Amino acid sequence: MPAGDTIYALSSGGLPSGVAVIRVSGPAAFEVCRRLAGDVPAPRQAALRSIRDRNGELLDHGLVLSFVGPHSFTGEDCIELQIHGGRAVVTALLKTLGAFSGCRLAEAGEFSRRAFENGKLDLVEIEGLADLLAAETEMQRRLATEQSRGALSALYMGWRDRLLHARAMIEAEFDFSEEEDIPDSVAATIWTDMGALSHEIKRHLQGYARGEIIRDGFKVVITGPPNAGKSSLMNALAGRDVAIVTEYAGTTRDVLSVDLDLDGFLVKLYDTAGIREASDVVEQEGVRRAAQQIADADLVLHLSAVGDADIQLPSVSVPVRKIGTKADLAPGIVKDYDAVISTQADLGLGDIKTLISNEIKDRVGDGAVSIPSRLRQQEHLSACVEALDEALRSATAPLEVRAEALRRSADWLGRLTGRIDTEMLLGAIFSEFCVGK
Ligand SMILES: Nc1nc2c(c(=O)[nH]1)N(C=O)[C@@H](CNc1ccc(C(=O)N[C@@H](CCC(=O)O)C(=O)O)cc1)CN2
Ligand SMILES: Nc1nc2c(ncn2[C@@H]2O[C@H](COP(=O)(O)OP(=O)(O)OP(=O)(O)O)[C@@H](O)[C@H]2O)c(=O)[nH]1
Ligand SMILES: [Mg+2]
Repeated sequence: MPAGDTIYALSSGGLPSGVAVIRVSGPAAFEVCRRLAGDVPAPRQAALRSIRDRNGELLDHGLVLSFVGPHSFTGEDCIELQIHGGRAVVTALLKTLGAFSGCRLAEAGEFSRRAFENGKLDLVEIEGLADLLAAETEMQRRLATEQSRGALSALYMGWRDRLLHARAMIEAEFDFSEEEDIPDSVAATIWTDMGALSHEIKRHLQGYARGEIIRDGFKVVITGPPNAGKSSLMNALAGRDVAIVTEYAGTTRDVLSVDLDLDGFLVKLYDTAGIREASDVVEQEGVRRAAQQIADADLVLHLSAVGDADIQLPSVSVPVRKIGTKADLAPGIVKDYDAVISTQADLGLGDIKTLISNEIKDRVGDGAVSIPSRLRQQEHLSACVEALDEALRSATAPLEVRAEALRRSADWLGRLTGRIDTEMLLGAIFSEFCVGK
């Protein structure tokens, strides 16, 4: 699709709505505005206009905004038409826009892509923006806001500057080495700083585990013998009937999942088949799937009815909490449970939420969100630090070799923010967006 096109889209989402925002970006945006609204209102000031189709027929009354490139979201001339959000109103306007030559509907993510191509946003900011649009919990919102506002980008560009500066100094050293006028102490200072940088990046990388939990959710798997009340707990926490509950042991066979918002954190809760030696092939498969879920859980809640004899905890490397269920049937029984509940009598559900929430906070902390949250970011940062450590380790190698490793290290940060050779990444990143963003 030619970049010279003027693109337009409904940017405000589902219809009908009170107001619909249609964005137009590109070289023809102002001409289109003049034809539709009679003039181009003063930049960045909302003006009420009659919006007419190409035959002068009134389409709607709406607010019109203009942004003069490069001072716009995309960096191009932009127009916003804020009209009534009825389906027919929007359809009529989109149809009118499509009839202008050089004007076409935007592809998914194309406004953001243009913002990137015009240097308004870098790739980490754009990933943050995609996450911001997808954010459903408060912590996801905070993480994404930080990224989309350039906090991480500034950090990465600062690191890149330090690497490039160090490399320049090293290269100066080998250029002048015959004259021996670069004192050893300068080189020593540089390698000390590079050592500190390596530590800084590694510490930052440790944040990825937290970023991943915030962005992708904290995975809690409910396990326990058949009939322990697993599905009942799942339903109680979800606040609706997600799973079938019966008095028959072996009711749940497939893994079921719901998303919860606990104190602003996304929790992915999984209900599984009760683990036992089953003869039924369907149940056997359910048990196998349960084991699979447990293997990549962040936390396991192991349920058994209070008063039940031995509790066989799954032997796994993830933390397991023992939950006694059906407390209404055997009041007063205390084993070393981490929590005791009754879904029937509405007991202890708050304790379960607190237990999960505390576990998350232990791992994530409450505050700092200047952390990487995507695998792409983690991988680029790892590659960056790997090259840096190579430069640090090879103390006896020729300086050219060490300078080259610093350059490679800096390049990984450049790729991370998209300042260099990124073409192949673009499709993957922008395809996540919806049309109109
Ligand atoms: N109506 C409306 N609301 C919106 C947006 C929009 O496009 N339209 N946004 C779309 O995502 C977000 C706001 N993001 C924006 C980012 C940059 C610019 C902009 O005009 N930037 C210029 C001028 C900056 C300035 O004056 O401070 C620039 O960067 O040069 C506008 C909106 C959320 N709200
Ligand atoms: N008295 C009492 N009964 C409960 C409680 N929670 C669940 N039950 C009952 O226990 C039975 C089994 O509940 P489920 O939630 O289906 O148990 P499950 O662990 O999912 O069972 P499977 O899917 O078969 O492994 C049902 O008859 C529930 O009504 C409780 O707190 N008190
Ligand atoms: Mg069940």
